[in-house]
Amino acid sequence: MQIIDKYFPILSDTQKKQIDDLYDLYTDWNAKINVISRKDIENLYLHHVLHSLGIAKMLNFTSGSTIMDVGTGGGFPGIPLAILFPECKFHLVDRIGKKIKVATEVSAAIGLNNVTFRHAGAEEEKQKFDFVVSRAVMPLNDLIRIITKNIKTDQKNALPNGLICLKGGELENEIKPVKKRALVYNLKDYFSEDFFDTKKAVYVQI
Ligand SMILES: C[S@@+](CC[C@H](N)C(=O)[O-])C[C@H]1O[C@@H](n2cnc3c(N)ncnc32)[C@H](O)[C@@H]1O
Repeated sequence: MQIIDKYFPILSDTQKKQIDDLYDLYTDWNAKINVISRKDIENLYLHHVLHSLGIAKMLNFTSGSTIMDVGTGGGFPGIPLAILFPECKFHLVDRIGKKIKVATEVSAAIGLNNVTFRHAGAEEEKQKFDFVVSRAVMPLNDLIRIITKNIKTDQKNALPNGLICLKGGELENEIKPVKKRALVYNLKDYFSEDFFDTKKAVYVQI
């Protein structure tokens, strides 16, 4: 939790408690339904919560923004972002029902009221949003193909509506076939821990 405070020092008491509570909730749920590698639960805040919040360092979503998290699994990056942006609405989608169950239960336990859930493939989702976010789900071009239908045309944020993905490692081959405007941000520019050495956030204007 201290690591979150280091980079997001102005959280309310409610937000701090919500983030604090994640550890016990994910430890419990992860023992029943695997949403995070079991060995990695000790690194929940650094590898999962802070990593998810890397998206917020790229774009501070305007109040009232709507955001879909595609392939959210147990709720990453959607749940940390929903805690950070209580004035925005998040829609978390995953095609595996038991993973969406973990995200739903964790969200209810910390009292989030700005999140909805759907057990489905993102291909089936028809609603429109300002942004789509995603971590570790599918190659960039496949994601763009699936979510272009879900992006609203009216704009309210500092970046034009689009997709923001958290990615690791070598990205050149994934970005090359992308025909749209894409920007790559090194999370290391925001977070000094070694874990972020190779971590990137990719924005694609849709
Ligand atoms: C490696 S997990 C990542 C989960 C989460 N984003 C995270 O970073 O912890 C990939 C997830 O994407 C989901 N997924 C893959 N393709 C999908 C699709 N077309 N629609 C919805 N979910 C999908 C899988 O069910 C799985 O839960």
